[in-house]
Amino acid sequence: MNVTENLDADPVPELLRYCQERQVYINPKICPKRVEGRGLGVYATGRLIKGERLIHVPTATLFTTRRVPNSFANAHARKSIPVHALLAAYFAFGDDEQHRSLAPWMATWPKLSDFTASMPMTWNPLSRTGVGNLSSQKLDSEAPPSESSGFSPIPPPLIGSYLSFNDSTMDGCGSTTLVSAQLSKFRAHVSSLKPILDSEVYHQLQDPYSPSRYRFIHAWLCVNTRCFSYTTPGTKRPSDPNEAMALCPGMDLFNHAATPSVKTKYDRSGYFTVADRAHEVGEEILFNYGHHVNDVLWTEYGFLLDELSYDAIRIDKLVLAGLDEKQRGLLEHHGYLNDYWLTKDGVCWRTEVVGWLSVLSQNQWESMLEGNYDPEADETIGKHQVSEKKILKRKRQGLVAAHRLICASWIARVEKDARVSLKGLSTMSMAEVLQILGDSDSAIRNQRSHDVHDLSDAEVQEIKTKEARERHAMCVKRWTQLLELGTRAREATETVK
Ligand SMILES: C[S@@+](CC[C@H](N)C(=O)[O-])C[C@H]1O[C@@H](n2cnc3c(N)ncnc32)[C@H](O)[C@@H]1O
Repeated sequence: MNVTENLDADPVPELLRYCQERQVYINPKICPKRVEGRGLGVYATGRLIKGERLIHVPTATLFTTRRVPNSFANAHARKSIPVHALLAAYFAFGDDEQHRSLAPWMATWPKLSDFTASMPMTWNPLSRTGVGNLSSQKLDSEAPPSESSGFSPIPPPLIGSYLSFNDSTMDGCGSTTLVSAQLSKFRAHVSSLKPILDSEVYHQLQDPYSPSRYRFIHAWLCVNTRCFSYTTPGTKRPSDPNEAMALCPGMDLFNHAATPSVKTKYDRSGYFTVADRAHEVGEEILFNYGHHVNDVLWTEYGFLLDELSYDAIRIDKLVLAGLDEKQRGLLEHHGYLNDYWLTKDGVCWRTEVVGWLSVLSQNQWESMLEGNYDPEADETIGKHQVSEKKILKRKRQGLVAAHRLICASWIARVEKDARVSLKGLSTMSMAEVLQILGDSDSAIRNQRSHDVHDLSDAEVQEIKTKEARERHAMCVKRWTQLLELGTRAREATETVK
């Protein structure tokens, strides 16, 4: 992917020329612009009205696997290689001559260093484990020992059990968590490429720190963060949505917001976007990549939204930790096992159901699920049964309070973990930040071997330090959000009383 020769040049004019030559319509009142912390984005340069067409990418300009030449992957190989893997392999290892025509478009893509700074799947594996004794030496002496025994740089929903890092039940990189699922997919994609890659290149891809592996990671993440859902009109939609994918030059410059300002569609003529509301001059025009919570945005796209209104965290293992086999079996039987979420408004209904399981009898709990019993509502009791009514009321209040305490304990755990981790992160020395969040010197040289040769030792140290600091800042940002989420959830739950 030798398209980044002149890294500092503004790639936008060349991209616009590239799009124009390929009949991409771009509304003259919009233009891509680079903004710190967001890369390129698309902004209104004139007032836009609702319904105005902003961009149209003709079908012939979309980049699908049909554009990958047979000389790179024959029909037989294509059948077994996932679309994502094939596109990435072509961008990474395809013929440079063929790539030359794509260069103005590819020059607008992020650099590998943009990904390695922000995407946990590329980070030192140490960052995905809890930091134990290391931090206990650094934390304030006033902190109680149980609070200072360790912390997790990357929050648990991304990397493993929700349970705290120092719990014996922590499952490290469990298979169902976001980063480990992404790494499994990546490894499967690498394996799928054996039939089409030169054996030497394929061999190099097995080495996590080889230049070829980094070249492929770069292309793979470009595809991951820039692809659109697409099925050729008139053909059957594949059962796996990941197989219905196209890249849309020009349209891949829009950034994401939880509440987008455009609508995007495709038909036989291609992919197009219209304004879903008016935009003033200078306003950023925003897509929605899907209803993703921040942990998914971080894992898949390398950024975090500031606004927590649409955020939530998955707390399955935290919620299930205190339950025995029988209780888990009951949850499974009734369709309530897993998928527990915490938002700024408190725990979700599924999580509350688990809380009731520990408080009610099995009969009461099952009646509640059937809608025949509401543990929080008044019982209907005859006029003359006053004392019985009082007893029941007290009992009911006890149950409700016990249930609140259970739900509150899960929220408190998130708050506590966030406090401990933020404290741990804030007291790491630079040497520790480099050890846990930094890459090795050789990894840094190999990451850049396609763009820059002969980095001096000082340059390597500078890059390593900058990158480790950026990673550290992302961890701090996410843990700060989790602390706020936990605090707001607790406050919301307390006011319901
Ligand atoms: C489809 S690209 C959008 C264009 C991209 N900004 C660029 O420079 O090429 C998706 C990437 O844009 C960035 N991005 C999108 N929305 C963002 C946002 N709201 N805040 C920060 N970065 C964002 C992330 O790096 C993401 O992986």
